[in-house]
Amino acid sequence: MRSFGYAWEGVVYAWRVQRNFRIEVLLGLLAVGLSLWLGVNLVPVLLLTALILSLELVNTALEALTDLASPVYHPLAKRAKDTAAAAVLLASLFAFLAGLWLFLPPLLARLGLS
Ligand SMILES: Nc1ncnc2c1ncn2[C@@H]1O[C@H](COP(=O)(O)OP(=O)(O)OP(=O)(O)O)[C@@H](O)[C@H]1O
Repeated sequence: MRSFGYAWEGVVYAWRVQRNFRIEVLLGLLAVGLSLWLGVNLVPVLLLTALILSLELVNTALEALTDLASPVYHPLAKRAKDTAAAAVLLASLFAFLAGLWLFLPPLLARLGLS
């Protein structure tokens, strides 16, 4: 229970300081709502949402560690932060493509456009 509490503190911290994390939580909820509405398989939506939120949490942790290790500018600190941010970006791009693939056909059908 104590470990769970510490992990939850991490989630609360990311929610408080990371605007991107808040946006990703809201987009994840939107995707879940959309898949329920359109009758799309919920499993890939939940997995992709979990992937992006988890990567954002790891990115937040790496940012904190980088700031601790290198409070002043250092090229390696830049590499660490940029690469961790790239992980979130890549996952988000692929999730966006998967979302188009999953949602577009049933959405167009629901709106009577196909
Ligand atoms: N100590 C540092 N040394 C070198 N470059 C840094 C350092 N700190 C930040 N940077 C550069 O500035 C960019 C922005 O860093 P910052 O800490 O503001 O994170 P961020 O990417 O804006 O994340 P977020 O907005 O999600 O907190 C980094 O991606 C990196 O390129």
